[in-house]
Amino acid sequence: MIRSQFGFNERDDYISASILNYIVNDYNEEELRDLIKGRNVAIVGAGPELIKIDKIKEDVIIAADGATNYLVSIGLEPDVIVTDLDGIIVYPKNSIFVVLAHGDNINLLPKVKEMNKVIPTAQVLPFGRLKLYGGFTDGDRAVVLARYMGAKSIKLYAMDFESGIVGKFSKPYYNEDVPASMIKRKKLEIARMIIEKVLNHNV
Ligand SMILES: Nc1ncnc2c1ncn2[C@@H]1O[C@H](COP(=O)(O)OP(=O)(O)OP(=O)(O)O)[C@@H](O)[C@H]1O
Ligand SMILES: Nc1nc2c(c(=O)[nH]1)N=C(CO)CN2
Ligand SMILES: [Mg+2]
Repeated sequence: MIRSQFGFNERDDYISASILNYIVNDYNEEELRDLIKGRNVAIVGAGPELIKIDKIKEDVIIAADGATNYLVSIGLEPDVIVTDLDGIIVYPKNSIFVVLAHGDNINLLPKVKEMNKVIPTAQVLPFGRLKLYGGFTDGDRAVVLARYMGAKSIKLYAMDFESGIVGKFSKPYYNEDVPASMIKRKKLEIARMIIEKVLNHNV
């Protein structure tokens, strides 16, 4: 349903998934679970408030894609990075990357070669090494993941579903915050609904 709403091509999602499955090295998902289970988790999005963050007190930091670039620039290395590869331009050595292959990021898949620890995910029925935890955008997939892996608490940073403004760290080619396009607004609305369900309804 989400796929047809946005006109994403299922065949391309499969092609992307197959390539990612083929190019990643093995990484044990249990290490990710050990990191998150029973811990207080911060999830950092790419909203305009991102640049106000100077410290994070939770035990574990999960960054959504482009938010990573800012966090690393102030010396906060995310423990986990959830990405569809269009935001990140830095690849911290110790971070666990939860990478989504989809039909519109096939050209970006070689970025995984820069990453040490990769958990490959897809938005088709998983096969091979691929996982599917649920969710849609990088930010809400991070929330779903944290819940699935048994986080004790989840605190959101720089997640802004009201202003219609996308933070400048969302994409490497932005120099400033930008108004959300129609598509981005739709994506953020879906993200908001998923996060609300996970956090408020205990799913
Ligand atoms: N105001 C906001 N602007 C940008 N991202 C936000 C905002 N509020 C929350 N987020 C979360 O931060 C995440 C990281 O941003 P990023 O722009 O890299 O997203 P994305 O999911 O890859 O979307 P896109 O399809 O635009 O690339 C988003 O997935 C979203 O869930
Ligand atoms: N094919 C395709 N799939 C996606 C896309 C996208 O732009 N194209 N964006 C997503 C979340 O931002 C999630 N899935
Ligand atoms: Mg992204």
